[in-house]
Amino acid sequence: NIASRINQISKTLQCLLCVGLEALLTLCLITDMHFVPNITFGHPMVERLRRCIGPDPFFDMHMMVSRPEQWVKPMAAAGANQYTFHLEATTNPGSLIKEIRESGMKVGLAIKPGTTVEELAPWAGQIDMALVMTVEPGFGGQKFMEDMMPKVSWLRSQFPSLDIEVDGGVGPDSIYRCAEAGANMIVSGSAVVSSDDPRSVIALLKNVVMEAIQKRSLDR
Ligand SMILES: O=C(CO)[C@H](O)[C@H](O)COP(=O)(O)O
Repeated sequence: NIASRINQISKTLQCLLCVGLEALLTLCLITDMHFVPNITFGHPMVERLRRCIGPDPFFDMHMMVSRPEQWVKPMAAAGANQYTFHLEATTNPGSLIKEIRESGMKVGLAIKPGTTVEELAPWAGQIDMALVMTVEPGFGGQKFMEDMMPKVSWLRSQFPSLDIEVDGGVGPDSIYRCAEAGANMIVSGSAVVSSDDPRSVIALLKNVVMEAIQKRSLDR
């Protein structure tokens, strides 16, 4: 219901503001009740967040929406730094990538669990970040899908310098698998927000990822 949704959003925002300095970026989860059965907020809220948090934090928009083309310019104007759209939501990824770049934002490309990594691969040379969903998009608090890790490992082996993000059920229990597979960008909702000590959870997630990155560069 609306009251619990507002409460959840406000708790998340408070947490974002409190731990903003520890997190590497601020992720806005944008849903539309069409591409996924949930609704969060749009570019007017992003603009207010930008005004409230200031110019520095990197804002990545995870656009879990149908017709992602329609929000590129409004999101750029609202202060977004990166626009991450779903491969499943567009018929013309190439022109959308171009439009995002021309709007001055970085490009992220996300795939749902049912989409193969081979479908993403043709675009990997043109994007800044590949997002491998480790839950069905739409809701926080779901169980981490470990069987998505081969996608991450394959992407890492093919595109060593690509940013690879995982999103869904990522926390202290699953971070080791993500980092070992090659993810270097982590989305963690419930594990951070529900902790009594969000800073230490973020620090742990960051450390595990940094150590895996260092190990990979030594192994090369
Ligand atoms: O956007 C999502 C689902 O669409 C994320 O999975 C979610 O917000 C991250 O939360 P959690 O860590 O609780 O899975």
